[in-house]
Amino acid sequence: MVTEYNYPFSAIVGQEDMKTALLLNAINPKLGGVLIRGEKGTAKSTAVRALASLMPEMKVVNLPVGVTEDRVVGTLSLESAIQEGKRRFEPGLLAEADQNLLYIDEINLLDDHIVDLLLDVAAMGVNRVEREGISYSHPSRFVLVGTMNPEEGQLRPQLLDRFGLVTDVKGEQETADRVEVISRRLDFEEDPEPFLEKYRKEEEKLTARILKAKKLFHMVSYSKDILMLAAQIGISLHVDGHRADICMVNTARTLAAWEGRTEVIREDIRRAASYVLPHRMHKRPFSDEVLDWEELDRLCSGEDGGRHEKE
Ligand SMILES: Nc1ncnc2c1ncn2[C@@H]1O[C@H](COP(=O)(O)OP(=O)(O)OP(=O)(O)O)[C@@H](O)[C@H]1O
Repeated sequence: MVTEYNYPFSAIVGQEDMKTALLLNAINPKLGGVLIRGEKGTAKSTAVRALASLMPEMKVVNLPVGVTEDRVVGTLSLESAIQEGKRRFEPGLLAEADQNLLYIDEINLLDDHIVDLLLDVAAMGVNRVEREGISYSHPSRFVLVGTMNPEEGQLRPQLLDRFGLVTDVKGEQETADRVEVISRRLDFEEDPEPFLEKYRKEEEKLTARILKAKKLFHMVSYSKDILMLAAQIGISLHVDGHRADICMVNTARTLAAWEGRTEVIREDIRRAASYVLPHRMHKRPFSDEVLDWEELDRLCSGEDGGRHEKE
């Protein structure tokens, strides 16, 4: 049997935003997944596989483009319901994905209807299959990771809004960093075992930190001031609806747990906003969604002086 080795998470050079977005979802799968947008060959799938290796008993379930709805949700057999008075359920990928990582490469090429369905299940944590008056449901709690190259087509805004976090990746532009990417990868391919051994301690530390943050998350509190900050950001940056505000606070709580704190601070909200807002900005005609970073920084630094509260 050929052993398959996974490149270690801690050996990925740079790409800190992508790594953090993935870690936050591993700590708190209820954040609603992460959409990684960017060019080819930037360690997206490497990071996804590496994240699963960090988590005890987690595996990557791949959802291929062109998959049918039945294969995703599973099938309910009516014949046995009638003949034997029983329902028979053939599990699909959503059953396999429970407690695992559901990975969809090129999610923008997937049928909209399937994406919609996946985001529903991701938010509910339950897959419910109904057929002619009979139904079956099972838990389906997974970390949803979609990747896409925006040059090959966009996701509909309605679907984008339901993705918890977004992160944009680009290839490294410093020579030294690119050299590091090449040399680490070649070392890994040449002889994986010593390479994995070199990173073993760092990987163990990461796993322990994720597990600790998972427990700590439930103890993280937030003040009224933090809720007001999230609301002010939503108003000032013209964010559609309230989903982003809620996700911003939840992401900030997860960040606080990741940093080992039990209270959300304004900086957590600023960092959370950088993942939660870019894909939810109100789109103006003929322009791409843009996040007003200056305004975000100003609000988070408190320079606003509570202007919105007084208005
Ligand atoms: N920052 C990085 N650190 C370490 N290795 C990297 C980095 N960026 C790219 N690589 C290496 O480049 C190769 C391509 O990475 P990977 O297959 O993860 O890309 P991808 O972003 O999933 O691309 P695609 O969109 O084409 O599937 C791998 O061998 C990976 O190890």
